[in-house]
Amino acid sequence: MYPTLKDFVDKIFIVDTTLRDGEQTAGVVFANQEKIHIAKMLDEIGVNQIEAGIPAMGGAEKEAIKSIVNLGLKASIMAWNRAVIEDIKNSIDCGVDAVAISISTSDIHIKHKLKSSREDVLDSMSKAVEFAKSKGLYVSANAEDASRSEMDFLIKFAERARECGADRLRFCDTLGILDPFETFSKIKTIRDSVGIDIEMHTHNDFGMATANALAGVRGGARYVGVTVNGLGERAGNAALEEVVMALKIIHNIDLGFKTKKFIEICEYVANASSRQIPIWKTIVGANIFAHESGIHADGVLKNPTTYEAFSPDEVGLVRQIIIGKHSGSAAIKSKFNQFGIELSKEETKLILENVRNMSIQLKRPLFDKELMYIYNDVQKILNKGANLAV
Ligand SMILES: CC(=O)SCCNC(=O)CCNC(=O)[C@H](O)C(C)(C)COP(=O)(O)OP(=O)(O)OC[C@H]1O[C@@H](n2cnc3c(N)ncnc32)[C@H](O)[C@@H]1OP(=O)(O)O
Ligand SMILES: O=C(O)CCC(=O)C(=O)O
Repeated sequence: MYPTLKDFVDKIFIVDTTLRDGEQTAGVVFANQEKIHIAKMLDEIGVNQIEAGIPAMGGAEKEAIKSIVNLGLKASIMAWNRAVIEDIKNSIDCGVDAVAISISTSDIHIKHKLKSSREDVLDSMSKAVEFAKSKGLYVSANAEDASRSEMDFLIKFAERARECGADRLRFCDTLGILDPFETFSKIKTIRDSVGIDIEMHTHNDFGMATANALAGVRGGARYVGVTVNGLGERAGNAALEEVVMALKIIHNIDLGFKTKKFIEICEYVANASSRQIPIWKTIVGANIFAHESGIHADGVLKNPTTYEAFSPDEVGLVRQIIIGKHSGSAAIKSKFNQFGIELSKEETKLILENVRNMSIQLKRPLFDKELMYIYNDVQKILNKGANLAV
């Protein structure tokens, strides 16, 4: 039998970076109180590590990270740093237990952004990792733009990081340019060569952030970086709710998250970031459990598993049967049943015709009130017919 994802992993840790990469979404700013509230919610639902921000920014950012540390949450609190000792000192000031130490490993970044050399990159990373380890911190050595880095150099970087005491390597698909096959192969190569723990940090530029994160897990990564609602630079990161639910539902790997609270945290972050959840958003969009098409509604009314991958209450949502242009008679009957009205076959047929016409005219589904107007009209037509017959 083909092996399942479960065969590849013993434990998966979720690292949430809503407060760092999520807030790097162009134009997004969380108030400090919002950061604190988000951290509490992330901890409550089961996130293992919270990347709380960038202490090198100073001021309010540092204050927020200190306040999050002082909450005494179960989750590890990580701060993001460049491979710069001064940045790490700022993180130590905040009292975090873990640091992400980042430096680019691709030649494009090394040449054009850092204006440096591969040797300098290894040197800066080694010094920064050794410094952080000497202060008793958990360390993730982050390879920025790892996906565009030459594999031999990336392996060298991972080996050096491990020698300096790094606890894991963060593999960043900074521009979201990988597909799941490439991701799997790269992560497997690094794992097989170096054996260091790996965190996937994936971006959604081609809509593959979650798929790539899971492909990385299949390749041997045990840490997955995510953000609530998939916030993050440009097209965003792998979404927390997608990764956790995909593991649970598709791969039968239950991380024990309080998924019923997903809608609460997703709505909170949507409001705090002023980035509303699109109704078609995976997992938590309002339309994920809304059924209008007659065949779907009929199936769901008979048994929800016909058209739902999981039950809406698993993520705090509710099922809706929408009455509109594409409805069929089963949905109409069920709807009126909720109003306490048992429709005859003839009534159902006439109501459905009217629903279709009205919905086409209005270019939208119908409200309950409008359905009752149609019902009353249909009664009049049917009664007239009966009177004529007498
Ligand atoms: C892919 C990512 O998401 S990486 C995280 C990106 N996040 C952010 O940038 C948000 C927070 N950033 C900031 O507040 C600021 O950029 C700071 C505090 C980090 C640095 O600010 P400044 O000192 O004013 O520098 P500025 O932002 O203009 O430029 C970045 C500098 O860091 C260097 N740098 C960039 N990445 C790294 C790194 N990983 N390690 C070491 N140096 C780095 C750049 O080469 C540049 O150096 P230069 O001034 O010698 O050319
Ligand atoms: O270096 C990191 O930790 C991650 C930086 C980042 O967000 C990215 O490369 O996409």
